[in-house]
Amino acid sequence: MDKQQPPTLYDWAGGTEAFMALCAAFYRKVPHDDLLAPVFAHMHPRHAEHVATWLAEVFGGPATYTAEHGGYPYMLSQHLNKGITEPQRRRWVNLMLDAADEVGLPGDPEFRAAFVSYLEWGTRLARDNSQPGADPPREAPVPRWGWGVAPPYQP
Ligand code: HEM
Repeated sequence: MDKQQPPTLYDWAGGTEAFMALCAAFYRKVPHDDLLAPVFAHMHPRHAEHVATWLAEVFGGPATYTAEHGGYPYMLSQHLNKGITEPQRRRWVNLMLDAADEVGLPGDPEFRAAFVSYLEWGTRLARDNSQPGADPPREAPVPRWGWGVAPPYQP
């Protein structure tokens, strides 16, 4: 491992394939979930793939969501006025973590800390932006998440 440059979270996780597996597992659970099933009842047939593409970009992979799926403005538009509740947000995080375990995303403390911090940040924004009357910025870059304060330890 390059001492100056730890791998991206995307590479550490296993690349696009890993995020596709994660989202496939998550959206397999959704129809059986009392709080989330109604929220996603009319989702786009390729929604899981699109969210995987978003996550791959956030965690340091190719900027494919920006290039091919409308980037931040489209993601934001999909949450506006959805009225996501705190219990729904929390369930979303719980299911994503269950899915991460199920598909074998890395379980080391550093990766999971960074992963969870993005999920907490992103879901709280999604919840807030989804409230009626919310007026978030319509244009912003897709965030690029890193290891934060605890990158992989390199003696
Ligand atoms: C880190 C948190 C989140 C991320 C990264 C995320 C990501 C995305 C993306 C990228 C889209 C657009 C998909 C597309 O291009 O087709 C989307 C749509 C959507 N999201 Fe989220 N989301 C998050 C949190 C949530 C939460 C907490 C909820 C509700 C509990 C939610 C509900 C939805 C719904 C209902 C749609 C529209 C689905 C459709 O009609 O196709 N999201 N999300």
